[in-house]
Amino acid sequence: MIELNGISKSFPGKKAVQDLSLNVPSGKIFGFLGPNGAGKSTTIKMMTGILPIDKGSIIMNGVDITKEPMKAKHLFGYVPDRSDIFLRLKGIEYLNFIGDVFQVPLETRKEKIEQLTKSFGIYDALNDHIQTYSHGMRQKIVVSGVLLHDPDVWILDEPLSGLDPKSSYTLKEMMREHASRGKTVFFSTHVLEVVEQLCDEVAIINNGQVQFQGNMKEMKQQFKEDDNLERLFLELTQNE
Ligand SMILES: Nc1ncnc2c1ncn2[C@@H]1O[C@H](COP(=O)(O)OP(=O)(O)OP(=O)(O)O)[C@@H](O)[C@H]1O
Repeated sequence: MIELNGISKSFPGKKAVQDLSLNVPSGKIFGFLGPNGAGKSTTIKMMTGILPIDKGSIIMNGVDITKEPMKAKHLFGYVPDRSDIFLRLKGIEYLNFIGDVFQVPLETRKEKIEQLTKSFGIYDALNDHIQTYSHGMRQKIVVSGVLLHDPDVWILDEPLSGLDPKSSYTLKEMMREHASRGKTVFFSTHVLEVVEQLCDEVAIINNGQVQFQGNMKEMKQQFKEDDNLERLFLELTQNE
């Protein structure tokens, strides 16, 4: 479970996130929906400790991420929107590095790496450098790294963009499975259709502020009743 309590972040000349509060329950897939530039990545970067929070607090499974950053970092796994990391490592070296950092026992590690990378179709590329991987393959190796250490909380920034349909299906199934075990799955997207397919709960963000939080049925009802949300709905569906 994640609580965002009135968080704000400004860049010179730009208020990217303004007094944003959210309650992300465990056991559900939570979609964070908003058009380009709405403030999704900035919020996620604050949740993961990449950007300091200007104001407010974030509590993850009871841990304040600013006060106890190391403890919080053991709780979550993060898939960034651009998976251009550790390009000089081979896929297998990256996964072993993650396994070492999060102390995944050697006996289970080998088996898990094989199972995960086979399900994403990148097993045969594990001995190649990440530099030679396509965007989708880079995304898959980062997702495999997150799943390898099996954190309680998953935070994924636009996780499905760049994935082929089969891998996209596999990842969605994994997200469902994780939530059904009572864990937390939080992901961002600017595609309304993805939210409709996948989410139990959704928050809509625009101009750095939450416009709506509720379940899918409530969201559809609100779109009909609220002119501002209806305009946003049109903007979001144009992205599909
Ligand atoms: N480092 C930065 N310096 C200045 N402005 C920034 C910085 N990062 C983000 N912004 C601005 O803050 C606003 C929110 O950006 P953010 O990347 O959080 O949006 P987003 O919802 O993730 O968009 P997208 O779907 O395009 O990734 C945008 O106006 C963006 O230009």
